[in-house]
Amino acid sequence: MTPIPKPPIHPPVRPLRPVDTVLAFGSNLGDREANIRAGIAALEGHGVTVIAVSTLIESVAVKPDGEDESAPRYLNGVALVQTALPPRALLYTVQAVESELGRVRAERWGDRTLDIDIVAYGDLELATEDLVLPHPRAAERFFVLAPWLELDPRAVLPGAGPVARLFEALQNQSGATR
Ligand SMILES: Nc1ncnc2c1ncn2[C@@H]1O[C@H](COP(=O)(O)OP(=O)(O)OP(=O)(O)O)[C@@H](O)[C@H]1O
Ligand SMILES: Nc1nc2c(c(=O)[nH]1)N=C(CO)CN2
Repeated sequence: MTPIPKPPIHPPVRPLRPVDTVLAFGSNLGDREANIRAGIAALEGHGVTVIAVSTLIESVAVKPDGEDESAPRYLNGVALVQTALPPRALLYTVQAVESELGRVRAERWGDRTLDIDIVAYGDLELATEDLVLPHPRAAERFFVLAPWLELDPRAVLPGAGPVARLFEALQNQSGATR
């Protein structure tokens, strides 16, 4: 009697579930709002589903030495998104979109057409050479916390606590916008 062939064994395929992710956008060169909107639209075509986009707010540029009134002012906003891309693939994707939108990397915190930071990726906490999650400076930035709170008043920054509390703490420290 011929043995019945066994079905092939496939390695288990784990469906990648979309992860709730928070992205921060900033622009202080060119048509700032158009740059941010184009960046958000480009991400939609690259494995990112946009759930909500905050109001865009304007602020003075923060440079390594402090606020720089002579630099072009920034527009900043936050988007709540979902993505099944793993964290590093998401980083490459946002960097590709920044380059598409004309971003040139020169000095630290230099003026730019578009900056996209991964503020939080689910509740993942990670520190590698090229990716730190949550973004290490998110808790100190009004221009990240304020638009994030607008979209989600109950938001929590992994490892740091409720965004509302971080925002309040920041308001109690004068001049802290970095
Ligand atoms: N959560 C993160 N989101 C985006 N980039 C990150 C993150 N963690 C680490 N990086 C790294 O930071 C490097 C510098 O990024 P970038 O040039 O956008 O910095 P920046 O926007 O000038 O400063 P900042 O990081 O303070 O916003 C990137 O090449 C990337 O590898
Ligand atoms: N106002 C403002 N200042 C900045 C910003 C930014 O998005 N907004 N981003 C920086 C580096 O990412 C450095 N300084």
